[in-house]
Amino acid sequence: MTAPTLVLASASPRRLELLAQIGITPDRVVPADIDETPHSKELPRVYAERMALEKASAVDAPYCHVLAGDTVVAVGRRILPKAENEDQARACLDLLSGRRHRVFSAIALSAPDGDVRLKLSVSAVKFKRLSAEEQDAYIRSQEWRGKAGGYAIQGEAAGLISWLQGSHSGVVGLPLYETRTLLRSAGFAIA
Ligand SMILES: Cc1cn([C@H]2C[C@H](O)[C@@H](COP(=O)(O)OP(=O)(O)OP(=O)(O)O)O2)c(=O)[nH]c1=O
Repeated sequence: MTAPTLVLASASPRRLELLAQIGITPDRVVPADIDETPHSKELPRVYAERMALEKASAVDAPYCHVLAGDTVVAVGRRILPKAENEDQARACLDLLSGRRHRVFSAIALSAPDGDVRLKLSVSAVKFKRLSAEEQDAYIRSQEWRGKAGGYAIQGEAAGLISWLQGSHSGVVGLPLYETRTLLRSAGFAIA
């Protein structure tokens, strides 16, 4: 039997690096081009799962397994944007400062026979109360660009996060425990 072929449906270098961390190199990387606008009143968990499923289905890769992920930062029911400018990043930091929020990381794996499996990792994260100087320094770092909730736990923000419950890799963008389980259940030989 030939080994299954894996396509990573992602433009995120983080997801590729995270897969490499557990010894997996996809055969191909094909970003999924989908509309990522949340539906009105859509719950963060529902949104993360829908996005992962849509990304996995959007890539045209016959005879392949397609893996996709989506990471959503939420304060209560409120979905924070992927920060694209300083105003958005500051607004995110204001919301996150001194309180707990949740990070929903959904992964979807579609099989060549059309079967799609989904897994969700939910983490809780707490930022210290941020001073104006800390906020300014973080904005200067530029690390918030393109990140859900306007921060990256794998960078400088780690020094501002006082507590984490859940999956560090899930917060970064690909929950590795769930990913390994999903790939093994689909027949990938992972030690
Ligand atoms: C909270 C958090 C998010 N992120 C990133 C991971 C994701 O790249 C991004 C969330 O956006 P996503 O829509 O999940 O991913 P993406 O658009 O970057 O890539 P693709 O859809 O092509 O796979 O935020 C971090 O890198 N670190 C963090 O601590």
